[in-house]
Amino acid sequence: MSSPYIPCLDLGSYINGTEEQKLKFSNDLGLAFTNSGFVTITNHGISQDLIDKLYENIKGVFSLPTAVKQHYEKPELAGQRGYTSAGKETAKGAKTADLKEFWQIGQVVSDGDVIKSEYPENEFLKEIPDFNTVTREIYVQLERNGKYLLRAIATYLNLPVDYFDKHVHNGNSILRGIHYFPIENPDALPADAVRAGAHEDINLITLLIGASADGLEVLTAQGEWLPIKAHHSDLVVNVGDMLQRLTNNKLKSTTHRVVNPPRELMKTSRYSVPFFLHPRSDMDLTSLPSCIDENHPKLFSDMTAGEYLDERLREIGLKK
Ligand SMILES: O=C(O)CCC(=O)C(=O)O
Ligand SMILES: [Fe+2]
Repeated sequence: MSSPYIPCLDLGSYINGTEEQKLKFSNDLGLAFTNSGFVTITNHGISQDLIDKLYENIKGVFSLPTAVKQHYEKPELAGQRGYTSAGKETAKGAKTADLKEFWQIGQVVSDGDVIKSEYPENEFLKEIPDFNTVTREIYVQLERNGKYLLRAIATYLNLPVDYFDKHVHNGNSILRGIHYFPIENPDALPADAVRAGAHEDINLITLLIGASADGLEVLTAQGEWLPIKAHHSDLVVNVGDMLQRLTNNKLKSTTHRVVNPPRELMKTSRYSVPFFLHPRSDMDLTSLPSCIDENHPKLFSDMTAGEYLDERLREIGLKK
């Protein structure tokens, strides 16, 4: 579903389009990122078959016995690889942890790049071998889509089209499979317990795949919560704090949340799979000079992506 606030854009018109179509896509994406910070993306080239396999596998992981899942939970990895159980992640500023468990998959470096030593190995889920290959394939395909979107955004920002390429090559991106578990006894929940508390994403951009289930809402500039309705196979893409910082708030990292279902659906699960596109840790997030002027004074201190990520993981309780 397309609205002027959260438009649906055709990525095929950028990847295979004429110069004119590419420019139109860049402009439409830039305007949406300036207004709501959100778009939906169609024609992303990821097959429905692969998306279906992804969800089958994600469901499989979370139905494993608790003891098996906990074997893959490594506190020293701060939730960045493998399993994270319920009660560990709390939205910045919130008191009660989110009602979710998740599994994270990180970058695989295979071209000899020395950055490999910065990244922990992925946890190999031996109970479901397919899970490892399917999520890796999804990781690669979402990363490819993300790179095109950043090229389009570079053009919108009057930067060289390949501005982000070197920063995101072998970047610290994360694929996160989330299970919002059934709420068996809603009356026993703390009043402020939600599936995902209001938050902004940390990274450059987020690509959410198969986000058709209800629950995701975005906070509009007018202070209203707007449900996001994406067509089953479309991606939901939003700006994260790193891109907002780089552009001195020109592109908006908009607050969003996942609400609890209505009472009659409390005992059902919700699954989702966001891909948090991160740059390499040494990317300088100092706001671009072109985004700073008399009417837009510099808002943020200068930091690298690595320093910023570390600060944020502490704020949400994943890093001690
Ligand atoms: O589950 C969703 O639809 C969104 C999840 C989300 O916003 C996040 O994990 O940052
Ligand atoms: Fe988010």
